[in-house]
Amino acid sequence: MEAESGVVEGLAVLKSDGSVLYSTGLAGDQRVRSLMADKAWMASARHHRLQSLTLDRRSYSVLVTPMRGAELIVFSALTGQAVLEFLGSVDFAYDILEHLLTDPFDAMTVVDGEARVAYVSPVHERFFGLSRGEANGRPVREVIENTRLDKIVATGLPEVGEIQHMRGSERVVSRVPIRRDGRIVGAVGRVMFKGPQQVEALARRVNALENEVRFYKREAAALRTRSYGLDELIGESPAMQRLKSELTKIAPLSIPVLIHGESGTGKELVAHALHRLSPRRDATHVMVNAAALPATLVESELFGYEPGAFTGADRKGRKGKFEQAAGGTIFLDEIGDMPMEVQAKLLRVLQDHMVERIGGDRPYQVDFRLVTATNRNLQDLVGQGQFRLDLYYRISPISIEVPPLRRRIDDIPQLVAHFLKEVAGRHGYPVPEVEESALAYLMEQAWPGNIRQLRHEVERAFVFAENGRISADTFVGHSDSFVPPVVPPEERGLLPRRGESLKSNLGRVEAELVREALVRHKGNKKRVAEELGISRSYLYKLLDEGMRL
Ligand SMILES: Nc1ncnc2c1ncn2[C@@H]1O[C@H](COP(=O)(O)OP(=O)(O)OP(=O)(O)O)[C@@H](O)[C@H]1O
Repeated sequence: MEAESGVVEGLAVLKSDGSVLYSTGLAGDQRVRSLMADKAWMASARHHRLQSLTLDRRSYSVLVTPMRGAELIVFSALTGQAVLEFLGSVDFAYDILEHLLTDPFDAMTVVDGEARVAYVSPVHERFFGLSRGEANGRPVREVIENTRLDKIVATGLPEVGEIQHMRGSERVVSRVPIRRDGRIVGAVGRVMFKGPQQVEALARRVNALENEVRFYKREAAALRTRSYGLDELIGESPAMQRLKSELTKIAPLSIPVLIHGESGTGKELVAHALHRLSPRRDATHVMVNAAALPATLVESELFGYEPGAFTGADRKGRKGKFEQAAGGTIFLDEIGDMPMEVQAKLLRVLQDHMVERIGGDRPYQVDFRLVTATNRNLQDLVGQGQFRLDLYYRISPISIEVPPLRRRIDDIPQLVAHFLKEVAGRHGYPVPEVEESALAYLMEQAWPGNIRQLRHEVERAFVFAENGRISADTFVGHSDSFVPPVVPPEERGLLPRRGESLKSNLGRVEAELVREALVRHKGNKKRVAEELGISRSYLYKLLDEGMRL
């Protein structure tokens, strides 16, 4: 019959000269006695302290423990293959077990099958203010707050990497049931004390990721029912107000609209707003990047194809973009970059709204509203023979100009607040505070990349914000994408304003010039004073007087 693992099968006490003082059980076996008399075997056993021994095809662990003036040798039955291998392969198996039990960063609690404490590692005892062995034999629920080891024993289900609140701090714990011959004999709980900062950092990261997932889920939900109305178009500057009022008037009509504006000004948002404000808002808004359409694919993309129209085609056939936009809006972005052959094909559809699938036998009517956008000057392209005049007329009965950011710098504070809120929300951080100096600095820039560039700069500043504050330095120090301001003087408020007193006009111009110089010299007041030909004390006086810089 197989012995039960761990059961003591023999004991021996050796005197310091190696002679046997007492032996019982397996230790009395003649073969074992001769092993104990063998100096080399005993030296190895002493060295390992814990090692395996096979006798009559049964395995035992041999533990050698020094006593005063003698040695105790304990022989226990060993059935676990993994433990045998471990003892057989590792010279310092004993030291590993010792380490596991005393590791100050990885504490352990063992409970028996009744969820009573069998063992608490020393570091854990200290953590709970227990004296050595004090908890042994007590129900674990009485000893450790929020423990779930009793549940593990009851259910046999492990819980790995859970957060447990203990004595005022959060710890990462793992709890696993221990089985023998399929029966649950207890459970082990382990607590990671290692680098609480690392664990906290990990927890923060997980938290931030969860927030991010939540944000994207909200975004995705919002995208499905996206209002993309005027609310998404941030800005109340006169230029934006004009644009919004135009959109409200144009949106309800089914007439084609051409949106013109520099890159990054928000043309796509404007196109969405047109759709959402129109009676077509519940049908699809289909977006097509006209520049990316190769002439070879354009027909199948735009007009679709019938089943089996060509080799490699989807067996069921496919709807083209115009068909997908039926009842809704089709938005052709970058129309100025559309190849000439594609322009010809597009023109045919726009003439009568008739679409014919590849492989189809008759064209049919599709109801769509056409919105196009470009950052190029189409009239120039027509002049150069790169854009068809007839197509230009078709797409531009109404054209809207989206103003560049430099013509609406008063929108910058609102845009900055909007982007910061968005990026902070995405990462689960509080929204940083923006100092006046930062806004003033941003309002000085030329913004060739328009709102897209502003958005990137704000996201970058969010990363470099110090103590939750964003100052002009945050941008100056961390960005190389700013170009010197080219904003004309009349747009910077350098020109006199009628109806304003001489003093106030002079004050404003003075403030503008100082502000510009401060930005140019990255806040170096000595250079600013030199350049403007004023004393440093006068510069400080201006700054002290609270000039809006
Ligand atoms: N008024 C606005 N309010 C809030 N965000 C805006 C606004 N205008 C533009 N944006 C943002 O700026 C970025 C660029 O906008 P969009 O892609 O619409 O520009 P675009 O004019 O279509 O650029 P391109 O010509 O390069 O395609 C987007 O992230 C958009 O959300």
